[in-house]
Amino acid sequence: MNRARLLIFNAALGPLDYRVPDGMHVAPGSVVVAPLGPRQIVGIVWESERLPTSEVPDAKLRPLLAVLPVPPLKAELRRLIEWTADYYCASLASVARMVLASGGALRGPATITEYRLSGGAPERMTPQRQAAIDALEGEQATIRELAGFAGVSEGVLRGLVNQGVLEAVQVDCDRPYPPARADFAAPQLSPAQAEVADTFVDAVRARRFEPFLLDGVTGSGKTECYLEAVAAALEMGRQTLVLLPEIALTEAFLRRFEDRFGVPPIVWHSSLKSTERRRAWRAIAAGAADGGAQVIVGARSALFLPYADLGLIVVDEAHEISFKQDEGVRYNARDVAVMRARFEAIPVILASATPALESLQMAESGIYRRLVLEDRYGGARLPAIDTVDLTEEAPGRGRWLAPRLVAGMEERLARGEQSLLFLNRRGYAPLTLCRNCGFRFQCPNCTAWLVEHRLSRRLACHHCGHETPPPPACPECGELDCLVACGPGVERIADEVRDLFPQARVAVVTSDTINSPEKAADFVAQAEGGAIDVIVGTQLVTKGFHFPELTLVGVVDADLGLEGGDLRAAERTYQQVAQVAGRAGRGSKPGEVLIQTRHPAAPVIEALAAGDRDAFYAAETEARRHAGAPPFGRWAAIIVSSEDDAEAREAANLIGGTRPQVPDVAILGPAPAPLNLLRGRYRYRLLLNARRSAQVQDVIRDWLAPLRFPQGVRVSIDIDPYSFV
Ligand SMILES: Nc1ncnc2c1ncn2[C@@H]1O[C@H](COP(=O)(O)OP(=O)(O)OP(=O)(O)O)[C@@H](O)[C@H]1O
Ligand SMILES: [Zn+2]
Repeated sequence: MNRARLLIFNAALGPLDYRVPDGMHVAPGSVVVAPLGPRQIVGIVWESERLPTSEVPDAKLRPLLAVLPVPPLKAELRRLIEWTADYYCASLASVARMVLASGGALRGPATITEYRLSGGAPERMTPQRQAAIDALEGEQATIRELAGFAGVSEGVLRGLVNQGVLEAVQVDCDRPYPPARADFAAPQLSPAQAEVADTFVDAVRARRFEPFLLDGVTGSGKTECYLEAVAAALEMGRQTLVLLPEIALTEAFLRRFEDRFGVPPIVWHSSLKSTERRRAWRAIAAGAADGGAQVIVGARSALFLPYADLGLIVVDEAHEISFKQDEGVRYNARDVAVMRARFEAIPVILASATPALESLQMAESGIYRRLVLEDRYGGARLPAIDTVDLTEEAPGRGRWLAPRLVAGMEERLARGEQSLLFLNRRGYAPLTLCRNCGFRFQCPNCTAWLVEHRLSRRLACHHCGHETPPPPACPECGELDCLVACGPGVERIADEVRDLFPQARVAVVTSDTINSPEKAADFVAQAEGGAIDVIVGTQLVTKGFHFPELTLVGVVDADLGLEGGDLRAAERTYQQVAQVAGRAGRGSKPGEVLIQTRHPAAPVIEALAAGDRDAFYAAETEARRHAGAPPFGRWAAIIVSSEDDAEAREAANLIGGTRPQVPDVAILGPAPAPLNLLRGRYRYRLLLNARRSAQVQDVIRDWLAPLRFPQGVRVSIDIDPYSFV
């Protein structure tokens, strides 16, 4: 009899066996529907020898119901799913779920009804109808999307449909994408760029696994180089995946891509509409030919999609920590990208001006091939960097910008150039307290202060989203008008700039203000068009942007990132400041960077000021080696949480009390997490520090497997953690 073993999306059940009815054809990777009790479930056919479970006799097997109309997941992808689940101690089901990321796509070809203006006029015109008609010129979408677009209710549009003003159009959900052309507008590369690009192109053509570290200073034209590799993949009819750390960066990339290849790439991120999602998913599974997906640019979740024929992966700004996912499957997309390239036997390019120490070490040990671009493109020079010692050159009372920085901005304003102030803190002030009784506003769900957002008039928690309007009186002592804002956020810095230079046009750039692709595009257009004099932003503005008139960068508080004692604090500070400094002087005019600090002698600040990257990395490497930290040793965290503090603590103690004695693995904790309360859950942590050779995952699995916890307790495992809160 024909049997099939399924990976199903219920971690509690494990794999299940079914009978394949006569006439049905399944292969490993087929996505199928099967009965489970009275319900129907989706599963993926898997090689049974790779998915052990207790054998069920033939006679007891129920038949599969259907094979879904999508190509079977390829063996390379199945191996990636297994590897990811194994390495990150996650269930196969939770990883496989990231592959089947569009329910609609699994149902096969479909059409939807969209609407557009027919050219007719309504019997009775109302202001709303007129507004809708004006707004919808040239648009075609579903009623709901059109309503959002025109800013009217769906009812208004239904009225227009009944009047024949809007006409229905049946649209193929999987309509083909216009093809990108490898030779649309090829750039003239500098000799150094050409050498790098040729190396990439050879690797793409050779169809072999090869990891590259593209290490080039800011503005060296790394993007131009890897786009040549993309062109090579296009010519071969193979697909490319470009991973970017943030949607905000995607907008600028899309335009550059379109300039180079004639059409935009296909975008994948979590806020796609379900129709866009299913169309992209099916095109990705169909391959690069005939209107399928040629180039996909996306956030980390794009990594697990079922590419039919991947020829190249690029991870841009590869040092960014947002490639690390900290919920669900806690994976690092940078590292999984390298594994995927390995399974697919294709090259992978990690591009960065400030590579992670781990990546540099991989290059050092010969595992990655490092390619270097030492100079900026087109003769632009790297900016001059200087520190401002805040203990000597103090800003005025209640101010945050030192006189030298203010003078620099004044010069730029006079010359019509742009300045950028960087402070990695959203909102107006990180803490609000009562002048009368000392009460501090804290989040009820998290161990965190509420951050004042003056633009949107609210106090907000940046961890759980809790928010409340600022009250007129102190909730503790009842005193009126007694609340004081402590410390600066970007909004407060922007106020200071407006106060100093009332004529300056100031833009605040954070995830609060740039929260959609449209807003990101607007910002880029304004900054490029010279409609902004001063940009005040968080880490969102540190990388990727290219504004030729930007000649001054001020780092408002370089010490901020060094607080908290995170393992990678120094590295992260170095990367952030070097990246934001890299925004200055990218055009023909030289750039200047002023770093405000209270610790100008701290090694990382000195290295930044001296522009001595090698010295910084060398010192940091030694410190890591000494501490047995990555890349020389390994970390893993176990995080225990529950809504009940005592229950969480007991569970953590149970784990702590059964700790194994393993050579080469030190186990620290349990201890209350620095963020002891997060989204209403109490948290405790254990930390493992192991030698590279130790099998930490096996140690953790064997340790936790026999333990049983109450229902409300969650135990998460974080391999190679980036967050220690
Ligand atoms: N060969 C080239 N021909 C024309 N323009 C180029 C070339 N190389 C780079 N440029 C331009 O120089 C600028 C900087 O290049 P790019 O943004 O690729 O640098 P990058 O190394 O990715 O920078 P960063 O790491 O700072 O984001 C861009 O405007 C780019 O279009
Ligand atoms: Zn909160």
